[in-house]
Amino acid sequence: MALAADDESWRVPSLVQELAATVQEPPSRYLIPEQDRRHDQLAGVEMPVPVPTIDLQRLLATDDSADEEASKLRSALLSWGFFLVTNHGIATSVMDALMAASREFFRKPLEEKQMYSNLIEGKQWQLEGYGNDPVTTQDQILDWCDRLHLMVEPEDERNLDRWPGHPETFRGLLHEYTMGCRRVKDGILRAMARLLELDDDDGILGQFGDKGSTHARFSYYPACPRPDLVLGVSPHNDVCVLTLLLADEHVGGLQFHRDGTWYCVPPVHGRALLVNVGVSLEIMSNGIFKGPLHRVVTNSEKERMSLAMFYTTDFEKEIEPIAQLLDDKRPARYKKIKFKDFVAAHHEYFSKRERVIESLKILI
Ligand SMILES: O=C(O)CCC(=O)C(=O)O
Ligand SMILES: [Fe+2]
Repeated sequence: MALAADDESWRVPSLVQELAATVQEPPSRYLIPEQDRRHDQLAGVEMPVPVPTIDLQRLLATDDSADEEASKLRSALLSWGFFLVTNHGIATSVMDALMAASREFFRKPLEEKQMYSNLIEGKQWQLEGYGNDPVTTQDQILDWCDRLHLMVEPEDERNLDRWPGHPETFRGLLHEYTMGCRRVKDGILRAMARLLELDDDDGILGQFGDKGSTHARFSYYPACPRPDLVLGVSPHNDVCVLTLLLADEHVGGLQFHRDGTWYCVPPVHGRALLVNVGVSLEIMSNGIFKGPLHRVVTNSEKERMSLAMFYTTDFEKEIEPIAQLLDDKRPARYKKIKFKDFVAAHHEYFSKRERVIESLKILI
């Protein structure tokens, strides 16, 4: 049935968790495009090598072990654009408890979760809160996941009214985890600045501007009856500088794209963090580091949870290649763009299954 011209209900799909509990078959809005429905298209293949693993303590050491670890980091960045970080200093007990608390939140009755909704008056989408990703066009293919998105830094700008009050441990745990992740992110970005041979170890951190922010995104993927036709998250690059992902210990699903093939990341054990480059850093590094394309597939039997921490620059800041990396022989390969425009464009392009970074490339 055709929608009346002023009917905007398509912008507010139901929560996937509710849908999963009630339908036998996913509605057509969730099915991948016709041309992608070849047999086993979403299965992905096993990685030919284990995910590169960096020991953060060694990377930040003051002896030779740091050089060895830095060269592993370089090769991980130049090949895959993602890697695991162990020995990161964040207590496993905090990570376990935070994941358990967020699982408990997603299991609460809908009315309770809706108190933290990301819709203003049930209609207008905003970044923070509980709900779905924005739907910008009627024919956008929807993803099989619900989110809880919270800005965790700057600390004095938190919107605590969006932070679940139950379980009661949630807020404290998220705060503690945020502090731990900040140290990990700082360490990694300093090591990356050294790899780029920037004079200053803070050469990347200095790009965040006055008000860089950190966004925590909890994703909940219910079991899906058609993992062959439905994606948990459609292919995308992260728009931020760096992502630290706490992935499900038991259920895989994350895949990265490389040279035309989708590779599966196995479930991550031992609470290692999965780190990937975002496209802001791709631009800053003038394309030396690439923000890898990735997606999440669904599972017919098991639900899955993850927590991504996105490190982004000040929304008013322009993202551009770092001046020190440019000279006559190495001209800028990307146009500059204000970060807030970059984010807006990212959502537009994502809904069309395109990538904004392509539009910023300068053809040399
Ligand atoms: O759930 C995951 O493993 C990854 C989620 C993701 O890529 C994202 O939220 O940007
Ligand atoms: Fe992502």
